[in-house]
Amino acid sequence: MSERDNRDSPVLAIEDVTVDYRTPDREVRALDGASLSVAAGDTVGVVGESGSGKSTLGLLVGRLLPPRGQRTSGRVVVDGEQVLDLPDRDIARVRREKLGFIPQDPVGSLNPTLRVGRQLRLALPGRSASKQELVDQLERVQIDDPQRVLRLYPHEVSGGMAQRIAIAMAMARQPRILVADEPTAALDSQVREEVLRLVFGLANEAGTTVLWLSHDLNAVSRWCRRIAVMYGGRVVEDGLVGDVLERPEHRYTAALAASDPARVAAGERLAPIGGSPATRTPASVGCAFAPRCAYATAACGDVTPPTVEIGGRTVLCHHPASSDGERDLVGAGEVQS
Ligand SMILES: Nc1ncnc2c1ncn2[C@@H]1O[C@H](COP(=O)(O)OP(=O)(O)OP(=O)(O)O)[C@@H](O)[C@H]1O
Repeated sequence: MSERDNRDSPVLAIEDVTVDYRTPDREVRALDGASLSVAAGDTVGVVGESGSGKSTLGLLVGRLLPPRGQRTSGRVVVDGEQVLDLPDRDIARVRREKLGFIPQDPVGSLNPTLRVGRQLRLALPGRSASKQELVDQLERVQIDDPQRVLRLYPHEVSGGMAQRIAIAMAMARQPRILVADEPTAALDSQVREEVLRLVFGLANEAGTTVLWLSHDLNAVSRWCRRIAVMYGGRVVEDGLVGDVLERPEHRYTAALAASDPARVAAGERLAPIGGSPATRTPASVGCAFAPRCAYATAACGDVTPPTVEIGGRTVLCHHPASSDGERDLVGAGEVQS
């Protein structure tokens, strides 16, 4: 499927969404005109430093923002339904029938008072699954001795096993879209690899679209077809993972790739990103990365970069890499400088 098709028939469309978190002492603009369009069955890694808005974006897909988080503009369309404007009854149905979530903290996401078998049964359609169906679900996520595990309480299972149970629950109804929020961060490298193989394997079998929110560029480059790089509450670059990481257009993408130990060749110097990640407020203007960007000009601090299309990807930057003569500009739209 071409990138053009992607935008024409998305199963998920996040369109120019703004979300503010209001606390008594401050107001944070967590999403600042974020847009992302994802085709059915695609796998998209959403990356960016802490605070860039990844979790907020993932929560928004299921309209699961905490009470202090308010969307002030934009829309989110899941499989043809505008989730931010649906009545409560319908959003519950969309979550149940179309969405699956794998949380950051699998143990914390399980109900401590219910045995694993009971929780799994509640996650399945009809809620009257047979014991054998429950066993099958645990075998699909490669849990040994599933009969025994069904009788356990969450505090009796390890972190790795809780993660597999959470995956089984999220995939039980073969959702249209799976949102996984950094589900492997707390796992050691071998278990992490097993979990990645499991999630992407199950999603592929079910035709489920994956939104993989992550700090792990290496995992994203191996398991996702596309990458969406977030900074300051916006998707600043979005395209095929190999293209974006090998030939970044946005200066932030380039900095992120150069600061990732797994992507720097042996003997090459790691280049940490100078300065601190941006925290936006409703009063913020211009490009959020400008204060840390070696290429920034006065316009960058004042004017929000327009979305330009460069070689099949979208980029929000006044001075993308291909505009400085390093490479030819392929299919670019208007690039301001
Ligand atoms: N419940 C909340 N209350 C107040 N501010 C919040 C809340 N959740 C997130 N924020 C703020 O919104 C911004 C975006 O946070 P978000 O968690 O979406 O980013 P993230 O990229 O997922 O970060 P991480 O990788 O650390 O999970 C940050 O400035 C964060 O401090």
